[in-house]
Order: sequence, then structure tokens, then C-alpha cells
Amino acid sequence: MKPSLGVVRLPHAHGLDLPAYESVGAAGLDLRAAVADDRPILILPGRRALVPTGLILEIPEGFEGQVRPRSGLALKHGITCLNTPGTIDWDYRGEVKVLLVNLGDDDFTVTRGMRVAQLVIAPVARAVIEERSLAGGTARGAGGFGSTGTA
Ligand SMILES: O=c1ccn([C@H]2C[C@H](O)[C@@H](COP(=O)(O)OP(=O)(O)OP(=O)(O)O)O2)c(=O)[nH]1
Ligand SMILES: [Mg+2]
Repeated sequence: MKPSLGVVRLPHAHGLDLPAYESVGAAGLDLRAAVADDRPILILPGRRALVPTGLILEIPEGFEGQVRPRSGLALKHGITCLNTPGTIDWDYRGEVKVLLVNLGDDDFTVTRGMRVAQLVIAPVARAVIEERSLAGGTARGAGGFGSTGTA
């Protein structure tokens, strides 16, 4: 069964489309910038900006929201999410915001309604924490960071 995602639109998101899957198989819902028409956000190269979505989400317990970059913005403009994937906890009831960073060479302007990121709703496991002393060995052991070779 599909989880239902509650979406509350704050006043500055009125008139903007709700997050939507842009194709039948899209994993992510595109998130739009809820900046005012006359207050676009300018992100200079190397700088970051917190972009409001104007949305409060009610994510069902047992799920999380992952705020991920859009590949088109990354490829064309070097715009990505700094803390990718951003984590939206199911119990968060503040406005969802997108932390963009400009890794490109040019200024980038975020305008009202621009699709700046995408939100993936994913199941999340919460572990029971048990403190232990290390018991069983594994073939990998402590090998990592390329220990299995490069080719
Ligand atoms: O890209 C993001 C990442 C987080 N959040 C919100 C929802 C999330 O539930 C909350 C906390 O995020 P996170 O746990 O990543 O940040 P923190 O630095 O650990 O803050 P906190 O101490 O509030 O958990 O901030 C966003 O709106 N956008
Ligand atoms: Mg946290």
C-alpha cells in the first residue's frame, strides 16, 4: 500500500503547485522554491542558500523524506544540495527547506516556483542499540577504502 504524505501549504506557497511526481516512474517529488516574485535568491559561485519550499510535511511513521539534488541543475549550473541527501524526519513539523550550493562558475538565481530539488519518501529502519564486544569475524574484516582493488 502506498504511504500517504500530508502536505500543508504555508501562505508563501499559495499559488504554487504541490510537489508532484513528474513521470509515472519518478522516484522523487519535485520541490519548488517558495520565494517571493520580487525576492529571488541569488547564489554566487561557491556560496550556499537555504531555499524555502513553503511546505510542512506529515510523513508517516516508519518513513523519512530525502531531499536530493536534481541532475539537470547540477549538470547545467553546478547547483546541488550541500547536505545531500537532506533528511526530513517523520516527526518534523517545520517548513521543509533546501540547502543549495553553487559549485558552478556563474551566479545562479532561484526564482519563485523553480523546481530546486526532489523529495524521495523512503522506509527507514530504527535499530535497537546493543553495546557489545566484537564477536564474529568476517572475510572483509577491517578492510575498506579500496581494499578489494580498483578494477
Ligand atoms: O535538507 C534539509 C534537511 C533537514 N531539514 C529539516 C527537517 C529535519 O527533520 C530537520 C533536522 O535535520 P537534520 O537532522 O539533518 O539536522 P540537524 O543539524 O541534525 O538538526 P536537528 O538537531 O534539528 O536534528 O531539519 C530540512 O528542512 N531540509
Ligand atoms: Mg538531526
